[in-house]
Parts: sequence; structure tokens; C-alpha cells
Amino acid sequence: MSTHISDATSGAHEEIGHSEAGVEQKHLGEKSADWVDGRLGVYNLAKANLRKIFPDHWSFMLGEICLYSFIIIILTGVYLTLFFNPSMGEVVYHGTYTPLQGIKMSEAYKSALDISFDVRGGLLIRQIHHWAAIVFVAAMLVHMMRVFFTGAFRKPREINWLFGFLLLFLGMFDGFMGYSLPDDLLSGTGIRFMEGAILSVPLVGTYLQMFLYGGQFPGNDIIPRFFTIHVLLIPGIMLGLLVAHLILVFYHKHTQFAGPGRTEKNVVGMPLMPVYMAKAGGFFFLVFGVIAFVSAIASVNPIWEYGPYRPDQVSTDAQPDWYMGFSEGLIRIMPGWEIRAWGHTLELGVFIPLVIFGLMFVVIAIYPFLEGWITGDKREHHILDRPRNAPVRTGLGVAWIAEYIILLVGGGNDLFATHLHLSIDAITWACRVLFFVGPVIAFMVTKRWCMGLQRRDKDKILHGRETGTIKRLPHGEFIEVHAQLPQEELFRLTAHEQSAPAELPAAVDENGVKRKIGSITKLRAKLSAGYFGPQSQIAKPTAEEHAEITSGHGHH
Ligand code: HEM
Ligand code: HEM
Repeated sequence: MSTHISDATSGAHEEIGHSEAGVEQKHLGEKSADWVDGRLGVYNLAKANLRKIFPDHWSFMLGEICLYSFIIIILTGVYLTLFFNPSMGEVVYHGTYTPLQGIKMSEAYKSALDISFDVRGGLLIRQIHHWAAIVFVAAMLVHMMRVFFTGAFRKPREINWLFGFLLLFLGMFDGFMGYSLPDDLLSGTGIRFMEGAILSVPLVGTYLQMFLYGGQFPGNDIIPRFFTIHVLLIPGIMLGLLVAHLILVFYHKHTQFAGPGRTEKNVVGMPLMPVYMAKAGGFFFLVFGVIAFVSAIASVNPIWEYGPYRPDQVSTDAQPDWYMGFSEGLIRIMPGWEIRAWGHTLELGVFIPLVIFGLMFVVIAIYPFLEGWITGDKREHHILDRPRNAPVRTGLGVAWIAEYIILLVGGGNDLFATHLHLSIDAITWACRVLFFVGPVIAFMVTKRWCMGLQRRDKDKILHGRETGTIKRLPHGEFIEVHAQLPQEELFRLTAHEQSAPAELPAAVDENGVKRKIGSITKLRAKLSAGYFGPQSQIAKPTAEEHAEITSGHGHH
């Protein structure tokens, strides 16, 4: 306790402060902790959170990979800003890389070359930044799939799904802006692609383009503008969203898979401190190590090979980073339709893909709300679904992935053509057809597969697991011995709920008057029947069925 307070408040000092003697006996660590607690109240915070229980499952580490790769991106990004010069001013190159000696280029490109060849550790840091971005988006997509396929987005986590969705969306865009920064031929091709998409927007396209690029393409402003957006605006928003995302994970508590002792009202697992702190700390270094190792041995974006951007040149094998490839696919497989009227051109060949691009994101964002509406389920869910027990959702997820992959192939149609010696037109046409048919097939196959797995579960519950042991009965018949499942397994396989589809209100009301049923209500009932009807769930065996089969006669 500071002495001057005690002097000023003489009598009160005993009651508010600790005694001087008490302070002396404390360790330095304890004293500092007291000091911090006095100002920030950390004891209560720590007591409430450090022993918080988290359930364990390998798939819950995917969110962590997102977090760690994001941290790596920020660390390496800050180093890059020390040397990167986001200017489109022209200079002549006289650096270490001889093939480009004497070539005119932008200061941005020159500084990116300098980072690669002259700055100590520069190339490795650039590579780590780029590889971490690739891993980051991949981890986000897989984490999202985990959340999607297990139904972890259901009430109360819909808002956290939205936060996550925004992180994915912003992360992809920030990656796009990042690889636009070095101003090499590939960057410029990407920026040109984006200009085309903006220009295709009816009515406001040209204004938007002028506003963003500060004049005709490419102008002098786009790189400095992208730079501010890339290093400050988007990462700043993402950091805020990320903190909110993690606070909500804490607040809602983590979901868990069904198992004995696990209910909708508890969480079974290990405490954050020390178990998860140690695991997470170690895992961070593992992720960092793997990304650094890959960056050290696998070249990504060798900008010196492409040369500086010149609007009159187009990079022949321009390929965006994998996560943006689907937008390229949308454009490449779309026929070049356009409508000319009253002196204006409506570029449908670009505008329609742009709209579909937006829709693919919107579908992700609203899915939890859509499913909530269809199923009419207003309860909280903390126990995860096994994907097979939600065949429609699982089918939709796989259909989305199939569409994404088809578009990715469409986006690399030139590479597939040259590497597989196929005609580029054949690939484009195959992608056009598959764009419509592929997701439907994926949906149907997945749904049937899920139903098959549900049937298999039912079979296992009633008849046990096949042991592979063949027994010959006295009268000569051969049978395979089935082993009863352990109780935990029986619990796990039967823990899921099976809801009934929402029913339409009776056709006549209580007064015998014909009720008007709106088409939306009808649609909802149909969709609900799709989710919960007999084509989507195999009825779980009842306890009686189980008892009857497993009791008495030598079941097999
Ligand atoms: C910067 C990107 C992201 C980071 C760092 C991040 C981090 C995390 C972490 C650490 C968890 C808890 C552990 C786990 O379940 O994996 C989590 C849970 C969750 N995340 Fe993310 N996430 C990100 C992006 C996303 C995306 C793209 C979505 C979905 C669109 C999403 C939706 C969720 C949901 C709904 C939960 C709660 C899951 C549960 O309790 O089972 N997150 N996130
Ligand atoms: C989600 C966040 C981010 C993603 C996905 C991302 C991604 C990228 C990518 C793919 C590149 C191209 C690298 C290359 O040349 O091969 C890049 C460049 C760059 N990034 Fe980031 N970045 C992110 C955040 C940041 C942050 C927070 C900073 C700075 C504080 C930063 C600074 C830079 C700089 C200076 C460059 C240009 C240097 C160069 O290309 O060599 N980035 N970024």
C-alpha cells in the first residue's frame, strides 16, 4: 500500500489497505498479481475462466489452426510493411536480380523484389506470409465444414456462425488484395479481372470503377489503396470479429459429441488451465513450424518470374490463389452473353457470374437461419449431430463442396487441358453441365449414403457387431457370431433425436370454416418433411425391440 495514501487518510488506512507487514511476506509474483488485480480485477476473471471445461475432439483443433495462422500472418505482415513500398511510381530496376536489370517497373514491384533478394530473411517471411494465408483460408473452410456437418451452428450459435462467415469472407478478400500488392504481372491480371467484374454491374459499374481506381485502369492509386485496406482496414475488422467470435465460444460453451454423462446442460472435458493452455501453446508452434517448413522448401508466387505488370500484357497462366479459383471458374464457364441496347452494353457473361459469386456466399451466411425456419426448432443445441443423422443437411453441404470443386476445375481449364492433354472446350462444356447436375448428384449420393449408415447403425444396435467368427451349429448350419455393443456405444448410436416433420394446420378450423394455407406455409411443411420424413431418417430401434431381439433365443 503506498505510504502517501495512508498519510493522507491516516485513520482509514488500516481498513482499505493490506498491512505493510503482510506485503513484505509476499513473493514478488504474488505482489505483482495483487497489483494487477487491484487495477484490472484479474482474480475474478481468472477464477471464472481459467478452469473452464472444454470437450476434447480432434476436429475442435481446426478453429485453433485458423487462429494460429492468422497470428502468423500478422507477425510476418508487419515485417513486410517495414520494407514494402506501396507506390505505383515508376523506377528503373538496378537490384541484385540480373534478368530484370534496367527494366522499368513500379516502386511496389521493386520493393517486393528487394524483399525477395536483398532484405535479410525477406524471401522466407514473404513465403511464410503467403503460405500462412493459404493455410488460413483452407483451415477456415474446413473449420466451417466441421461446424456445418455437425450442426454446431444451431441455436444459440447462429450469430457466431455469422461472425465466422464474415471472417472467411474478409480473409478471402484480404488474400486477394495481398497478392495484388507486389504489382507483378499476375497481380495486375487479378486487378484487371476485378475491374471487369465491377464494370459489368449495371448502372453504377463505371462509377464504382472510377471511385475505386481513381480514374482509368490501372491509374496510380489502386496499389496504395489496396495497401491500406490490406494491412489496416480488413485485418482491423477481422481482429475485432475474431475476439467477438472467441468470446462467444466461451460464453456459449463449446459443443460436444453425444456420450454417456454428456447432456445438453453440461460440458464434459478438461480444464483450460493447465491442459488446454499447454496443448494450445504447443499446437501454435507446431502450426508455425509446419508453415515455416513448407515456406522454406516450396516456392509460392515467384514474382520475379512474371515480371512487372504492364496493362498491354496478360499473364498466360495467371491463376489466383486456390480459394479465389472458383470465381475465375464462374467467369470461364459462362458463355460470353451480352445485351446491347440504347447505347449501353449489359455484360451478362460477367455480371451473371458476379451475382452467382455473391449468392454462393449468401447461402453460407443464412443457412443456420434457413434451417431454423424450416425445422421450426427453437431449442438450444449443445450436443452435436453425427452427419449421417442429418442426411439432408449433409447432402446440401456436399453439394456445395461439389459445386466449388467443379468451379475450381473450370477456373483452371487451361491447366487441365495442357496437363491432361484434353480439349479446353470439352472441359469447359463438362463444367457447364456439371455446374447444374454435379451438386444434384452429390446431394443424392450423400443422402443415400447417410441413410445406409443409419441402417447400419440400427443393425449394429439390434444384432451387434460382426465378429468374423463363424460357428457351425449341430445341424450343420454356419452362422457368424455377432458381439453385443458395449453400453457406451449403444448410447452414442441412439442419443440423437428424431423429430417429426412440421404438419400443415388442419384444412378446416374449429368452426368448420375452410382455412387458407399460404404457399410459404406449404413450402415450409414440404421442406420440413424433406428434413425429417421417412426418406431422411431410419427410425431408431426402441428399447423394447432391442430387449426382444437380444433376450432369449441365441441371437446372431
Ligand atoms: C479467423 C477465423 C476463425 C477463427 C480463428 C475461429 C476460431 C474458432 C475456435 C478456436 C473455436 C473453438 C474451437 C473449435 O470448435 O474449433 C471456434 C468455434 C466456432 N466457430 Fe470459428 N473460427 C474462425 C472462423 C469461423 C468460420 C469461417 C465459421 C463458420 C462460418 C466459424 C464458426 C464457428 C462456430 C459456430 C463455432 C462454435 C462451435 C462449437 O461450439 O461447436 N468460425 N472458432
Ligand atoms: C487475413 C489477413 C491477411 C492475408 C490473407 C494476407 C495475404 C497476403 C498475400 C497472399 C500477399 C501476397 C504475398 C506475396 O507477395 O506472395 C500479401 C502481401 C502483403 N501483406 Fe498480407 N495478408 C494479410 C494480412 C496482412 C497484415 C495484417 C499485414 C501487415 C500488418 C500485411 C502486409 C502485407 C504486405 C506489406 C504485403 C506485400 C509484400 C509482398 O507481397 O511481398 N498483410 N498478403
